[in-house]
Amino acid sequence: MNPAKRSFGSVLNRILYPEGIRTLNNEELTALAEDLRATIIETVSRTGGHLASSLGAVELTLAVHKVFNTPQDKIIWDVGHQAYAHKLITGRADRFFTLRQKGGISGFPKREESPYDVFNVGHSSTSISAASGILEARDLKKEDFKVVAIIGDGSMTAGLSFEGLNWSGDRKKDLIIILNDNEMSISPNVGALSSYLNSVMTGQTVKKIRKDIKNFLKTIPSIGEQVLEFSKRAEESLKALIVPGALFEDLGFTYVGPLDGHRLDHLIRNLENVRNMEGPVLVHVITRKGKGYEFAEAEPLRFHGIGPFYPETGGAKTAGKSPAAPSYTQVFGQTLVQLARENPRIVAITAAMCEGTGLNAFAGEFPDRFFDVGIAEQHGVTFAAGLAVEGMIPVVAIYSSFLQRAYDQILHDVCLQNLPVVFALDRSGFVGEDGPTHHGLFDLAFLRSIPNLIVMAPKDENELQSMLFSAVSCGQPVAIRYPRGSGVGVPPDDEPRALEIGKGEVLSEGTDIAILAIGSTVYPALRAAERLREEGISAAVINARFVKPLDGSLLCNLARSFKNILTVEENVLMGGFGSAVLEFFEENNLRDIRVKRLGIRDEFAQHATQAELRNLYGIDERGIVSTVSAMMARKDIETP
Ligand SMILES: Cc1ncc(C[n+]2csc(CCOP(=O)(O)OP(=O)(O)O)c2C)c(N)n1
Ligand SMILES: CC(=O)[C@@H](O)[C@H](O)COP(=O)(O)O
Ligand SMILES: [Mg+2]
Repeated sequence: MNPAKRSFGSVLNRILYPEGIRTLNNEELTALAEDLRATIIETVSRTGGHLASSLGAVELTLAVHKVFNTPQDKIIWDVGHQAYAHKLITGRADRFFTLRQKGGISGFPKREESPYDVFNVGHSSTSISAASGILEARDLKKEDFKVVAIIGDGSMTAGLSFEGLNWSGDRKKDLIIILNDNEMSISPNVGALSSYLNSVMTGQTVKKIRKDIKNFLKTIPSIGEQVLEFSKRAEESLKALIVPGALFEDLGFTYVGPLDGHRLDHLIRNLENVRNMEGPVLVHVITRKGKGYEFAEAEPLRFHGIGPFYPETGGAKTAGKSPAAPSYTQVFGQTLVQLARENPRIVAITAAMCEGTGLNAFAGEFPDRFFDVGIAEQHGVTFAAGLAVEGMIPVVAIYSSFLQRAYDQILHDVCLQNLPVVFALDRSGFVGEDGPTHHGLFDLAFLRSIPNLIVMAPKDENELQSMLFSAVSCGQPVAIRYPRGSGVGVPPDDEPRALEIGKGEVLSEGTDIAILAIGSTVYPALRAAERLREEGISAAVINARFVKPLDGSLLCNLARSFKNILTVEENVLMGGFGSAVLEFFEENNLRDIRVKRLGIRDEFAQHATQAELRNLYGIDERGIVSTVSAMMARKDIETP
């Protein structure tokens, strides 16, 4: 990190906290918005991060902090990927250059960081429920402050948001929801709510209702003059009654909008009115994703979450440099297309992460067999169960941490019925800079206890291909977990090869210790074994491949041949792969063995690069070497 003093532009330089904003006039606020955009673009071009959403929310952020008395009034961001301007004006400008880096500030609102961050976020659609709880607590404590939830149109489509609307519309308390509508999720937003919002924005709702009334009147056969006259008048008065946002009005909210989310004066005036309203209010604000940076406006999807780039051109800093190997995501996407060409029963499901999960090629080639359900992981899984009941083979591609949302659906709707649904868990293990909200460190633990479910993790790209091939043909639920980023450089075979379910492989022989690795830890274990050999320690390396079912005969052989066994996984230790091995030994009375487990101890891992985190938790080559060395020296072993 470079701690050099930074200059932010003339207005941002003197505005450290929202109190300062409350003294600014419209012209100064506009200048501040420019300073904020420049700082956000410059910083994210170096650190990477969520650019387009943050640029789109600059004026909204300023307006909210100007009108509401933060931090006494509570602002609750949804997802939090749009909150960079909020961070910059709430005392963190001097640390903003550390965004998403080890020891630096988080990419999402975080209570540990600032009293202005009211609720920790990263996953979508929590804001309305969290705000509702805060409101109830306020009233129980007889305190007096305003509560504002700011949620995007994509996040509004999730079931959790509707649960929050259902609750708060009925409670009739003065919750303010600001719907930041840019017609985009990461990709263009999907679903009926999205169409509805679009029709509100363009005034189509009113036009449609008028057309429906006219069509209805035409269906009445002999309409007398009087009735016609009456109905004309009825239509006029109905027109007056029809407000945009009637859906929200019907749910108990006062609807305000649609407002231009980039006109500061307009936003501020309206929010000042809203501040004094009673009961639940929904303020519909229209913004543009990427606003103010031409490249992000033109390509909001690429600039949603982006790595370092050249600010002058928008080009990625990695452009032209060939990546070490294709990503697991790409291999998954290509393999699925290949398999789907052969098998028309294969269908693919994403929950608003088409590009992120590598399903774009599938969507292009098989549009009828591709389903983007929006940010609706629970619906996506039960929807897959429905498809499977009718003979389809659904492949549900969801990031590991987002699948946590759909636990009951996996268990109750898929596995209890033993349906052949394949879960492709991208971003398992450490994801890096997104941090604790996004690491996929729990899946082995939360999946392995579910009956009927096969759980596997490939050591490389070729094994991912084989696993996917085996999964779509095995006729029962399967979860395959694989990491974010490039593979190790083992290209998939031309023809996929099936794996025997529940069979691991011995990759290198040894006599002193057996290292049992799974998924991303297999190659580090192999490299560690080479280094250990130089130290005179002979370590066997086993690729377990399956966390469930475990390879029982392999484990029995190992227990007979080795006194020392080390398990390594990029997952929490509690209930994970190593736990499964220990349970197996205990159940089979294989007790005369010393087993150590490497993995993530009982804490939330923070944000840093994947390499830094693997090093920190000792699951890389270095950590394995030092743990094995300590075991062989019979020292008390501390995980690095
Ligand atoms: C439960 C969950 N699923 C998926 C995501 C990934 N995700 C992050 S932002 C986003 C799009 C959100 O759209 P919207 O709320 O409209 O915000 P915008 O990006 O348009 O500013 C998605 C799908 C997530 N964070 N949480
Ligand atoms: C905010 C959010 O949840 C997503 O944008 C997420 O950060 C995407 O992660 P990847 O960059 O790994 O696709
Ligand atoms: Mg949006």
